[in-house]
Amino acid sequence: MAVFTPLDDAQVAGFLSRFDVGELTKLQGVPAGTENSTFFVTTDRRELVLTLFEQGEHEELPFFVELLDFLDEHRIPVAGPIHDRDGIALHELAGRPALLFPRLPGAHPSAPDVTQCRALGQALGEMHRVSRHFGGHRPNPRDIHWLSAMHHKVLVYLSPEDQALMQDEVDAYQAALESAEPLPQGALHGDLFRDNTLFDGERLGGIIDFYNGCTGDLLFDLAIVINDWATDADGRLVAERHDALLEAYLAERPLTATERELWPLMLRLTALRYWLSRLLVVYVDPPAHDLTPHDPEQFRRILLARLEHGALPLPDIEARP
Ligand SMILES: Nc1ncnc2c1ncn2[C@@H]1O[C@H](COP(=O)(O)OP(=O)(O)OP(=O)(O)O)[C@@H](O)[C@H]1O
Ligand SMILES: N[C@@H](CCO)C(=O)O
Repeated sequence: MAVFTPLDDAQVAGFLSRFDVGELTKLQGVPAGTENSTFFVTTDRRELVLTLFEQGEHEELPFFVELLDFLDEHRIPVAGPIHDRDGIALHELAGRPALLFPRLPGAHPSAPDVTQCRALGQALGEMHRVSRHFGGHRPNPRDIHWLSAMHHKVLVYLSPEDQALMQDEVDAYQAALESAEPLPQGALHGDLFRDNTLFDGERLGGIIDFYNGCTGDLLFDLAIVINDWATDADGRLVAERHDALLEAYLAERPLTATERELWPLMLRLTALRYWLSRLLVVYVDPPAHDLTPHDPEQFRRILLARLEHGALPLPDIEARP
């Protein structure tokens, strides 16, 4: 379930009256999602989504609004927050911070085809191209510093082989990143899994759930995407999806020589990032609500597959003029 704070029609109708969006005709709680309360809201004019923020650092919400406004203004396919008649997007409802969004069309692609991968690659490439000029600042909370600080907390729950694997990997990332040229920076989605996109057939309806959004290495975001969108059940890369996504991405934003060099390492680092975050949820910091945690093993398998088989060759693509 993902309605942790129930709302009635009168509360929502009152909330909507500040916005120029029409009158409430239907309110429906959304069962998906794990972190926030989400509602589909229908008015006599349009379809909307209302999100109540249940957890996380609420002081970071203005950053997410600023980032989404910036991406929306640059025509990146995201659900940009709706501002009220006074220009304010972030409000409070039922004692929780609240944002209103347009409802995007489509469904999450569980098995994306190459056309969908191409569409996502192009959107992410465009997003990274423009997001290099985003003025906001929120250091990536899941970068190598977080890995180094947090991996100790789960070692006790792992086999001796897995302890060595995790420790050796963190050491390898640290050594490689310390000696490398700085990587291109910009705003990242930070968690761009398939279930954070909506596809209307082959058309990308949009990207949602920017609450891991931050600023940092663009390559980190791209590696998260490839590990989720182009990996089979054994953790191995699927060449067709990998190539389609990367060809479209690289046409928008070519990688630097340092990014190309660090690409295999970044695929491993982001696999370990999810292995660790999922282990932390299972063993160290279980969610307040009764939810089934994501399986850490899936990302251990991806990490092992990247170590065994390396990365696939990056497509040799010229950027768009
Ligand atoms: N703008 C939108 N348009 C259409 N559907 C949306 C929109 N925003 C959210 N949803 C739907 O609501 C669900 C929950 O939203 P969201 O992913 O933001 O929740 P969450 O609690 O942060 O979950 P999680 O972090 O587990 O993905 C999504 O899976 C999607 O189905
Ligand atoms: N995408 C995350 C969960 C939401 O942060 C995971 O698969 O572990």
